[in-house]
Amino acid sequence: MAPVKRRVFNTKNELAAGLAKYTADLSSKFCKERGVFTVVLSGGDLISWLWKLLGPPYIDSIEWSKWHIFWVDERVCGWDDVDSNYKLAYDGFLSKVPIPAENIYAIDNGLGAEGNAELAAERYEEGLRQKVNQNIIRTYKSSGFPQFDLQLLGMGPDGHMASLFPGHDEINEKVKWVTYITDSPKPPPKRITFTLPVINCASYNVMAVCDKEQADSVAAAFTHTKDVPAGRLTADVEVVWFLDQAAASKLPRGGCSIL
Ligand SMILES: O=C(O)[C@H](O)[C@@H](O)[C@H](O)[C@H](O)COP(=O)(O)O
Repeated sequence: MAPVKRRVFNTKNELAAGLAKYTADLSSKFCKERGVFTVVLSGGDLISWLWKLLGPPYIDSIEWSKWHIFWVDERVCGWDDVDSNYKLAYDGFLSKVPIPAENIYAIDNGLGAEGNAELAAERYEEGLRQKVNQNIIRTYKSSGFPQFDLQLLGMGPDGHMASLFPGHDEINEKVKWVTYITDSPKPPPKRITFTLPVINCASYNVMAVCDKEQADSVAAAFTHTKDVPAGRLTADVEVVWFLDQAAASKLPRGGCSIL
């Protein structure tokens, strides 16, 4: 079982600095070892915490051309919709770094705009399989599941991660790589999402959470005291929770490494 670590920061700026260094170090490791770096983004506040990567020293030192970008979950809508996680990431991050457009794997725009969640999930999974066949994405040991290098995740106040919500059955999916939901408690209702086995096969999983609204679920995730999907997060190499003081305020002391 991969170690689950937590890092607690005094401010969001310090958290953003920690996140940038962690990401840049892994970028350098994977670009050197594999010649590519597969990065999975989520929606929510995460994108706003990536801003330190957009300035020195990272903007000029990261090998952006080797990055390949995927989404752990996406709202079923067109790319220009205000709800789109692709649009959020494009406006706040991807449009400001030189990642080749062909290395960015968004939901199918037409199926998204049509609201076809089932087919959009199938199409996204097909796309992942193509990238496995092209050796862009590795597979995890003998399981055949895709193994991403780094996933950058967020958690909602109810403890959901990706679009795996407490009390919803999608979290029990064991075969598909990508599934869908049409009654998400967090709007909008239609989403596609990586399944738990795919999320947990990643080499490195980062869970970035700020603010006191999330504090109860952060504590529950670490103590497994209630149905919190994020409490089931693991990884191949390590999971690191990046927390601000407010989000960490209800954590029991000890039991986990604090870096
Ligand atoms: O599409 C989404 O809604 C996100 O991918 C979602 O899973 C998000 O990561 C969490 O809800 C945390 O969101 P916040 O950071 O905004 O709390």
